[in-house]
Amino acid sequence: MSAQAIVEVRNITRRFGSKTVLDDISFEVKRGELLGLLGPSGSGKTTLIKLITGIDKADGGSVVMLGERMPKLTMLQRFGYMAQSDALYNELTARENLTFFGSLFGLKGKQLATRIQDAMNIVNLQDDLNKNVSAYSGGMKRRLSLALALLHEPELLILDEPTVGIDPVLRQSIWRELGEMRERGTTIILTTHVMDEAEKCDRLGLIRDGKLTALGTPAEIKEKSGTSTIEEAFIVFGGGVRA
Ligand SMILES: Nc1ncnc2c1ncn2[C@@H]1O[C@H](COP(=O)(O)OP(=O)(O)OP(=O)(O)O)[C@@H](O)[C@H]1O
Repeated sequence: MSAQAIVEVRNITRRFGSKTVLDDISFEVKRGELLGLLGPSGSGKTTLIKLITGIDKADGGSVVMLGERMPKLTMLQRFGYMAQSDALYNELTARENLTFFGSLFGLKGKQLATRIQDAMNIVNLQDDLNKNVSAYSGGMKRRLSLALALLHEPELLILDEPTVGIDPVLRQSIWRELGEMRERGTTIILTTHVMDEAEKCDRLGLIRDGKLTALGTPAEIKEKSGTSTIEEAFIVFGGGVRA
């Protein structure tokens, strides 16, 4: 692994039955980098994210995160993960959810209280801390899930479609915050379907039918495809319309 690599994905293959969902995927993510994974629905992005986090195990190849071969339970404290479906306790308040997950990350007392405030400010839910999650809208639940992923200020953030169902104004402020975290050295891997978000990534990985069809900066990808927008490049590299 090169000195700066935070995540190293090597020849990853994943099959479900006779279907090969990820086919020999390799790439590295460097410290402080924001890597976007882009691909049509069903192309394998979530499967890849799950393999990186160690939630799922590959049939071939390896993932090394922060120098450790995944999956490894103790790594859970080292990264923040926001899944595509929200893993929240609906019958608890947002504060209770944050307190529970915070304690799993080893946060307590004043530090935990400060982190809860900070994370909820970022997602603009500071006035809804004491509401039951069952009373949250879909977008609010996405935002709370993001707050949970940020809570312990991890050095690596892995976000599966973090801005789905979030309105444009808040989406912009979340992206501003992601940018600031990256400036502070946080490494971010995320999936997106939104082209203007793809443009904001340092590098993009384009996935089609389980294969990494292109990897590079947005400018490099546009140049290689001979197009002027990521949307057009996405189609050149075998993108499709979202189902
Ligand atoms: N546990 C599973 N068992 C069987 N097939 C699966 C399983 N998980 C994923 N798949 C299949 O793997 C393929 C890739 O799914 P995945 O969720 O990774 O796609 P995606 O790119 O994240 O899609 P989307 O953008 O719609 O979230 C799909 O064909 C899906 O049906």
